[in-house]
Amino acid sequence: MSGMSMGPAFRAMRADRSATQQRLARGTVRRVLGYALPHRRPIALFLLLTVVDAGLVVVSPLLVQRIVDDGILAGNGALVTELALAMAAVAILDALLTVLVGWLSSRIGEGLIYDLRTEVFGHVQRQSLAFFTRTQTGALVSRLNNDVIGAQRAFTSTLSGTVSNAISVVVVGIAMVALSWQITLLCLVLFPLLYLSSRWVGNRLAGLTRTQMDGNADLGNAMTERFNVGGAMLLKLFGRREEEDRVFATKAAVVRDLGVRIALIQRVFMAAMLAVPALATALVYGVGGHLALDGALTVGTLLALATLLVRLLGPLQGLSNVRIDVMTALVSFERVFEVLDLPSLVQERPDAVVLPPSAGRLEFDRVAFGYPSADAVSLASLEVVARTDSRDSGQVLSDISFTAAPGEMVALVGPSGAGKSTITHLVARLYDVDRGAVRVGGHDVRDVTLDSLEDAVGYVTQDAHMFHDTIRANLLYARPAATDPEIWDALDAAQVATLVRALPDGLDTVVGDRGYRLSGGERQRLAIARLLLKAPAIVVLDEATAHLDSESEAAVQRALDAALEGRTSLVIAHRLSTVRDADQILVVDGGRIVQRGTHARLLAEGGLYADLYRTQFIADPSVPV
Ligand SMILES: Nc1ncnc2c1ncn2[C@@H]1O[C@H](COP(=O)(O)OP(=O)(O)OP(=O)(O)O)[C@@H](O)[C@H]1O
Repeated sequence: MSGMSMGPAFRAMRADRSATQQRLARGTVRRVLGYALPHRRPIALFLLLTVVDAGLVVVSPLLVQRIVDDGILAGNGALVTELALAMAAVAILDALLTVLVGWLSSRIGEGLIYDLRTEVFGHVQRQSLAFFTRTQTGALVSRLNNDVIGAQRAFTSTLSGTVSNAISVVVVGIAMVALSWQITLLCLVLFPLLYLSSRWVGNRLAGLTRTQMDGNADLGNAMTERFNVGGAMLLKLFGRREEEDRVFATKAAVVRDLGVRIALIQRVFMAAMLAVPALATALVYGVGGHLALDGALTVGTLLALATLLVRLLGPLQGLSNVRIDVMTALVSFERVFEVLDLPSLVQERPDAVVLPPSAGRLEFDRVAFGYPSADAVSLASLEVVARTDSRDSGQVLSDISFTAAPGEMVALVGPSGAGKSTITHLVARLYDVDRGAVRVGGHDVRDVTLDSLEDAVGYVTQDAHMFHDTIRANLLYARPAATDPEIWDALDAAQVATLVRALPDGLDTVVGDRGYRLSGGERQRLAIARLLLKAPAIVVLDEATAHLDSESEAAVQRALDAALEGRTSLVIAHRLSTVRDADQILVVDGGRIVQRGTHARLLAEGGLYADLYRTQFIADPSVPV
């Protein structure tokens, strides 16, 4: 509480001063206060204790005055003991208050982080897929971490700092004027000096720190891009190591040089900060000493004034940065609010109905669709390279109509970029149609609850994603209540039970990003087991194009047969057996269905299907149809 601590002073000095130039949206302050509301009791107690703590600043200097004047110089030993004990009590009380205030401050601060984090996580989770295809994960995670913490830190330190500094300045100021208004006036001359020098250093440091932070972020980006498997592979394949070394070294050198300059400015500033109170003390002793010699001032008063003076400088310094602190806090909050205010393109209607789990009929009714423009789904500040633009992708699908009766298999075929994946995205509302309707079990998908739609529709994609967790946890993700026997049944049907049994940790083997490496075929079969546990009425499947060896391919095929058995399915077909088995094949080209029918009929019809059949489905043209 007393004296001058360099740490916070520097943090404030290095703060980004551009914050003060930012324009805040209306209502930001009121919204921030809304977050403080649930914590109002601890905040009230915190403020009260901070005031008491700040008031204590003047107590020990005043005790010094009395101990010298009335105790030592007056030869009163009993009073000296009494006052010394009082000083000790003040010190202990001060220590206790410091602990209490710190505890309350972290309770409020951590509570605030918790509130903001859980809210942002929940909100981001509910964004449509479009948001995630546009947003850089790194930028998003940093927003979730840094800005939330920035908002909290600025909130609590600004609150305590401003209150305790303001109280300290007032209380110390009053005490000094009461002791000697002449000396207080003299000391005031030094304050503008202090203010101007801290402003100058602050401006220089903030600019340099920002450049250094950008440089560090640049280094971080360069590393994350290159040190993942894909990036590392590219580096190796193109053999650009020396060039990469050189570029990285240049960037690192900029950060190094800035670091040295920042440290130098800080040192100079620290020296000045230590010199100013020393000079002021010299002034107090010089002028005050003469006043004491003349009998206008007691020795105790002189000592008290010198101590008080030192205690005035820290709070004054803190107050000169209040505006920056407050604005930095508000800007951090605004950046978090920006994410919170981004509406999700796919939202549940308030009156949404629950889709029965058995809803197996799938219908596309004159569906038209184009991918939404970037500024509708994302924030420019979360896209590091691509700036959001207002152009949308144009019409990707037009007039798509088909019906799959319960239990039927519909196969989608067509050239690359025709719109097959896009059609599958619309079934579970990963995106919403622009015109027409997608119906599941007779209900427009926009009229049913998202939970029940997700229960009714299951996806198996080519790159089946697994969380970095055990096989059991990954499977339970589909149905948390599944028992072990049910899990083994699903693994059996998906043709992976033998593999999992052979693993040393069985179901508890960790898979996913950095876990046990599953082959493409194994991963897909595990994903099929996950789907079987979920048991949706409709299955959307993107058949693997990657070449699996024939044994693994046969296993995947058997697993798929089990998965599709008795279910409605929409399959992006890459296998001959699939198109042959399909009840209906839709040939998609340029976002339209250009042909439809069974394999035999389409083949007889000729046209695009017959061409695709020759180029995509049979590597060997002699294979009989
Ligand atoms: N997220 C997206 N945002 C904007 N446009 C997209 C997006 N995803 C796909 N597209 C565009 O939509 C069109 C259809 O793509 P889609 O992925 O549906 O084709 P596809 O038939 O599945 O192709 P492939 O067989 O190569 O996977 C393409 O022109 C593609 O560039």
